[in-house]
Order: sequence, then structure tokens, then C-alpha cells
Amino acid sequence: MGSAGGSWKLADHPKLPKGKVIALIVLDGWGEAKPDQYNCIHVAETPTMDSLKNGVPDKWRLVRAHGTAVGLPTEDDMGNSEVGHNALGAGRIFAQGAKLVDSALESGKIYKGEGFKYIKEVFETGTLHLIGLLSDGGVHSRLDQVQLLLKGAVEHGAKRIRLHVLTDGRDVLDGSSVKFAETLEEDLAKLREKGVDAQIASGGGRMYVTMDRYENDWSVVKRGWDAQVLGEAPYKFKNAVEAIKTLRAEPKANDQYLPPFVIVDDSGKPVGPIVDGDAVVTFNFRADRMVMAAKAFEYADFDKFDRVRVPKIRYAGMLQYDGELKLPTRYLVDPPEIDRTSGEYLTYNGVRTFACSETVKFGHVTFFWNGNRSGCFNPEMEEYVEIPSDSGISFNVQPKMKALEIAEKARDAILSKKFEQVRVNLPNGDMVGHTGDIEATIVACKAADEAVKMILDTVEQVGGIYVVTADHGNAEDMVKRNKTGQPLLDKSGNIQILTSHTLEPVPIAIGGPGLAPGVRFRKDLPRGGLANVAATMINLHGFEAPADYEPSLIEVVDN
Ligand SMILES: O=C(O)[C@@H](CO)OP(=O)(O)O
Ligand SMILES: [Mn+2]
Ligand SMILES: [Mn+2]
Repeated sequence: MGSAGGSWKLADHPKLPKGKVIALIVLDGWGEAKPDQYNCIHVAETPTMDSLKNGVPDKWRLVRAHGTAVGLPTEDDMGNSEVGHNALGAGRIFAQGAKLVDSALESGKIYKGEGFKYIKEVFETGTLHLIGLLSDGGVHSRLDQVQLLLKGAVEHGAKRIRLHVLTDGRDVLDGSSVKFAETLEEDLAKLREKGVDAQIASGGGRMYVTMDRYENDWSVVKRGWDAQVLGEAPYKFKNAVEAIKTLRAEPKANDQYLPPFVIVDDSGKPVGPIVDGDAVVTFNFRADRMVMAAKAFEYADFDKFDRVRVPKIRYAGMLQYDGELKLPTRYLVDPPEIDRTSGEYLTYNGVRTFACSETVKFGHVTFFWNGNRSGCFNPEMEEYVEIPSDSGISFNVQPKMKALEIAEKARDAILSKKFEQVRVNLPNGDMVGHTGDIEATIVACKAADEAVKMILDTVEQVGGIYVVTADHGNAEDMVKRNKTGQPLLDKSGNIQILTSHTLEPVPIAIGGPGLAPGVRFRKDLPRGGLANVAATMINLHGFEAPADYEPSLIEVVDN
């Protein structure tokens, strides 16, 4: 990997000075939508964000944060943190996991790659286990890809297949897990008719089983290991649809947090623990919530929990989840090669960076920002600070999360004069928005706005610059709507709560006493998106952006 043309040196910007401190704030899950009672950002008191919007017209605008603007297959794909932060940090639009897997399945290339050949070796004698998120959300995985992979695996000789499914309810409506499990069961029944021994073997809700991220709570991954590998879980059922329906009937149950279960045969024996000689594929394409499980499957030295039994398996990820750690070693589809990110350029050009969030979003402003790469580029130029998140709770009970602490860290970093870029992610709108709790999400939005205020006040104090934006929508729309925008009601006449991200654009605002006179948003990029932000930042740091970056959103006019 190297810079384009071999040089990391960026040309000086003809008009903009270097050395200003820039606070870059990413509000997670903060889109712009029609103001109504289900728009929590509108309902919440958000005087700081309101003043940016209603302030100087050429210093606030919207940018696209979903679909093709962030490398997703279609304009119906909502934005998400991975693709959003990748685009923000890398300044270019890369075809993302969802799209790369689609192409590899369509062309059949997936079956010709090293990863598939590796797992195929066991098809004669062992079981193929597929583990991942069961929905059509398109953020971490997609059911149609799993269906194609199943078909392809059978065509290539798989004779015994076990699925370990994680129910969603976060990228799709709560309750939709039943329908996804039914669809999968129908497919598996057809395979069984053809003589393939295929079954769902275990399951559990994505936020409670397997899909933790950034090492926030290893017990989540352990619950998955116990069910999938050891065949042990507190609940045992004869089939997955019955399991999901029964567990959902418990008071306050929801798809995201279903407890782990295993499927057992008539004699009560689990139908699909993972044993020596088996192959395992984690079929999520998105990295963050698979890295921990990948470590458990791949690392010989592992002390995060007692694995009890470590089967000798052939393991592959749908993608390689961490390019720096080369984790996992084997994978079915090559990940996007996100190189020459703005963070890397800036370290070569003397810009010192501070990045901070709380655990649940820490990797977003570091790992995703830097193109799915762990760690700093140059520890002498960068400091990354993680504030521990509360674990074991759903964030509607603590909607303020660590917003204030993140803002205080940003404030101290700005006042320290040790950094030119101070970058934070404020998680509230997103993490609380995903709970579907409207009251709590309103509190969350207010807390995020207060954090923005603290950071902007500090920028004011030191004569710096601010850039405030978001990675995708969430809190601005909490209800499922019909085509005309009216809330959809369920059979009992209740509104259907939208826990997922949205297709909405997100705001970006620039300002601060350090912003050179004459800087304003250009008018000729009406379709600008998140990928245009990196060049904008590089300009504000006093440099020209690399030629192949998406164009900067700003221009400098003579006053
Ligand atoms: O929680 C997550 O994994 C996703 C939603 O599936 O949200 P975000 O992209 O904001 O991290
Ligand atoms: Mn996000
Ligand atoms: Mn989210």
C-alpha cells in the first residue's frame, strides 16, 4: 500500500492556513427529516444544532448518507456506521461488503476463491456451519445472500449444514424474525427433500448473543460460543420458528435481545454443536460485530472467556474483518481495499489527531474512519481515547450515555493545543434510536446537542474551526411510514416503531472563529455525500486533497 504516485506529501492549499484546531463532530444516527412527533431531533430541545441550521445559510447543508453515495448496492439501502465512517474518512466511495458479496455470488467467483476451497475440503466428512444475522436489513448481512450461499454450498458438495441464526429487530422491524426464520426453514426443508441434512441448530438475539463489538461485553460472544459450539443454552426447542415465537411471547421480549437457544432432537441432544473436522463460515459482511467471534474461532491463545472445548475446524469469514490484524485469515470475498485514508495522509503532513468516543462507537471514529484498520498510523501524531460504555443495558435506560464525558475529553484535547484535529462520535441519537423508545430518544438528542455545545464553546475560546456532521439517519424518524409518509399501523392499530437507520440525508455545518473569511459551501455539488467531507477537512487543515478524492464541499471566495 502506498500513496497515489508514491508521495504522501499534500500540496499547500492556495488560500487556507495550516495549524488551526478543527473539532470534527459526528453525530451518530442524526438525519434531517420532516418535523413531526416521531422526529425525535425535532421534538427534543436542540438549540445548538438548530442555531447551526438557522445560522449562516452557506455554512450549513445536507449531504447524502445512504445508497450509492456510500457504496451500497441500491438507493433503497439505508446508511450505516461502517459505510458512513468509511466514506467520511476515506474521501472516496468504495463498493462495500453488501455489494462485493452480491457480485461474488452472482459471478460465482465466491466458489473459486481460496476461502471457499478451504472450507470445501471438509464437505465430504464434516458439517458446514453458517453463523450470522438473519434478516434482509443489508447492514451486516442479507438473507438472500445466505440463501444463495446455501444453494452454492450444496452444489459444491456440502452434505450436512447447520445454521446458527441471530435475530435482528434493529435493521428491520421488531417481530420480523419469525418471518425470516420461516423463510429459512422452507429453504432447508427443500434441501432435506433433496437428501441434504440441513437444519437450524441454534439462535439468539443479535444484541445478546455473538454480535458484540469493540470488546464491550465478552459475555455476549460467550453465549454464542456456548450455543453454537458447545450446544448449550438455557432454552431448548425442537425447531427455530417455535423457539422464536415462544421466546418472543415473554413480557418485554424483542428480537434484538432474545436469549440463546439450541435446537435438540427427540432424545434431547443438540442437533448441531461444532466439532472437530467441521467448517464454520460467519456470513455477516460487516466487520465490527464479527471481529470478536472471529477471534474466538481463530485464536489459539485466547483468554476472554473459557471456551471449554476448542474444536479443530476450518473457519472463514464472509469477508476479512480486520485488514491490520488479518482477521480472519480465510474469507470468502475480498473486502473493499480502503487505502490512503485522510487520517493517514494527515499524519504524513504534520496534522496531529485526537479521536474519541465511548466503547460502542469507539471503532467508528478510529477503525472504520481509517478504512477498517485497527490502531494508529503514527502513535506520535495521534491519540485515540475510548471511554468505557455501560454494558449489559439497553441504552434507553441511560439515554445520555457518555456524551458529556466525550465532550469533556474533546474540550481538554482542544485546550491542550496538542492536536489540529479533534474528532469525536456522539452515539446518542443512534444507540437510543435503535431501542425504539421515543421518550428516551428525545432525551438522547438533547444530550448530544449539549455535548456539541460544549465542544463549540471550546472552539470559540481557542479561535478554532468546527465541522459538525452525522453518519446516517436514525433518531429523526421513529415510525414506519407508507409511501405518502403517513405512519403505518399494525393489526391492533398501533404505530409500527422504526428501530432502524433511515434513508435521510444528514446535516453538515462549518464555522468557528478560525474559519478563514470567504469559506463557504459550494453550490455546484447538490448531490454531495459523506465522501466529500474528507477533502473538505483536508482543505480546512490547509492542504489540497489528493486528486482522486471526491471534491471538497467548500470554496474560498474573496470578500
Ligand atoms: O448497531 C449496529 O450494528 C448498526 C445497526 O445494525 O448501527 P451502526 O451502523 O450505527 O453501528
Ligand atoms: Mn452510525
Ligand atoms: Mn446504528
